[in-house]
Amino acid sequence: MTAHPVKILFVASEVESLAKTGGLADVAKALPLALKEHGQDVRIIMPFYKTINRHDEAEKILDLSLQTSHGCQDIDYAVFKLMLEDVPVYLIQQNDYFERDQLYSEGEFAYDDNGERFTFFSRAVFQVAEALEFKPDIFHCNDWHTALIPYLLKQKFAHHPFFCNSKSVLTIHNAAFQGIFEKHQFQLLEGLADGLVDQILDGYNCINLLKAGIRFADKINAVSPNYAQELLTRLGSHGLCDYFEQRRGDLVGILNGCEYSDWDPATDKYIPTNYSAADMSGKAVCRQELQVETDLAQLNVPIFGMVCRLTEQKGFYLLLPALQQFLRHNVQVVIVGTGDSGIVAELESMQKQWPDKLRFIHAYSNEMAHLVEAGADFFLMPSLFEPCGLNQMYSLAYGTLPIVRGVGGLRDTVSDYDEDAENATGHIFYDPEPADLLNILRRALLLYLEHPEEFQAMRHRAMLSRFHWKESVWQYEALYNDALNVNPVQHQ
Ligand SMILES: Nc1ncnc2c1ncn2[C@@H]1O[C@H](COP(=O)(O)OP(=O)(O)O[C@H]2O[C@H](CO)[C@@H](O)[C@H](O)[C@H]2O)[C@@H](O)[C@H]1O
Repeated sequence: MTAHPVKILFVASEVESLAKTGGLADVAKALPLALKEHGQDVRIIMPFYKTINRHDEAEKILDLSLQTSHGCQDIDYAVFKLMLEDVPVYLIQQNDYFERDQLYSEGEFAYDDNGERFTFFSRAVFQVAEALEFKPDIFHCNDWHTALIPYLLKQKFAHHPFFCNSKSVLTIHNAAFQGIFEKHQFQLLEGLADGLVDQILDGYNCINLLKAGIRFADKINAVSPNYAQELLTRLGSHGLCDYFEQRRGDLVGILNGCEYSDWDPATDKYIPTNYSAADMSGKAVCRQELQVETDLAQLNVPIFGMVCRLTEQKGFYLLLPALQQFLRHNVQVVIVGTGDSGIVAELESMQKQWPDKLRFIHAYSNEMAHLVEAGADFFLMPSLFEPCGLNQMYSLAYGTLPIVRGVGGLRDTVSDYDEDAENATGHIFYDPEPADLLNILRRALLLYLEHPEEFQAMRHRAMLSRFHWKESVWQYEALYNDALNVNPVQHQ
């Protein structure tokens, strides 16, 4: 730990146990808690969505108004506070922007003012910090929703007495989502967009928020070392490699941790029976329960599970054709997810074709996510890209061997059977081709059927692998220190 606690304002658009659509939320809870446990003065700030859990526990602490010029009306809002264990969470309540049924989109349609909503949020973050007299050493921003903050810090607050010593870190959880919006959504930037528009413009008349963050953050990190490398390549950077290349010296990869207080089969409260590497008997009960819950026959065949957002990123265009072949084998497959309606339709139709073998649970269900991790034998993550991935870490802990594509953080966390059988914890394929995925699925099946002892040894090894947040915390602390030592005239 550093001599004095670092004051960190952790800015995120979603936080697990309050509002969640994906892995960003898991990290936005676990990392601040781990930093706090390590002695840092960390506070979280996020929007107060209508759907937020623990709504009634939030206590109102401030009424504020964001002064605007350029013909916009001032925007009144309130700040609420609740505690996430011993980390304060500030919630920004502004009904026009956040009193909606979802966080970012309804069905497949993103809210058409998302640029304005998160510009308001980003500006309010500064006002709230000052009103609370919390002078952050570090604004820790996450993904495009909060990527304007490094820009505002450099352009609007560089000489502000309260913020002139603050620095920013931008964590990239998924650079495929960049927050690209037409310029008219940025009136709340009060002309600040105009001066620097070429640096963050994206095509005609649009601003790319993630580019703003990459350009202006003092330090940047991707959520795994391998993804940080991929962001420097044309193939893996989602079109941003020139921007990342310019910041190469300030870009690092820090692997996410796994929150074992939520994801440990020995203590998991969502599963019917707990189990551990030392006593695996409960896994069979979980398996049975998964079959009951999904109405699959109680057969002694391997179960392949998958839980994710239904998006192209997760490799469905490799998986769907591969499954058409793979389901001819004696296996059961359970897929839980919500998202793209095309993928939903294909999964539903495939389920009709394979009613005894495939179950598609079209739901967002934490309970089911835990049951699949505990009840399945293998876990599927054939992602096209995967900045870190959390489910493969959960799967390892539950002895549910991950079958992954060797990209991003999947490559950093899973050891492949064919590369090194003695240290293997799962199966990796590389080429983004259905045939390659089918091949690895069959190899995994073969191992399960013909080498049960080796399968059990691998399962045991997987369960003992650990990705503790405290290791990531040390690296984040080093990154904060580096950011605090950045010369103030750099990157202006
Ligand atoms: N239908 C459903 N029901 C229940 N739970 C569901 C669910 N669909 C998804 N989840 C949960 O959401 C989380 C998904 O996390 P991931 O890291 O795998 O992916 P995501 O792409 O959202 O995150 C992005 O950010 C994270 C965090 O940095 C990176 O690890 C990742 O690579 C990057 O794409 C897991 O906790 C999972 O269980």
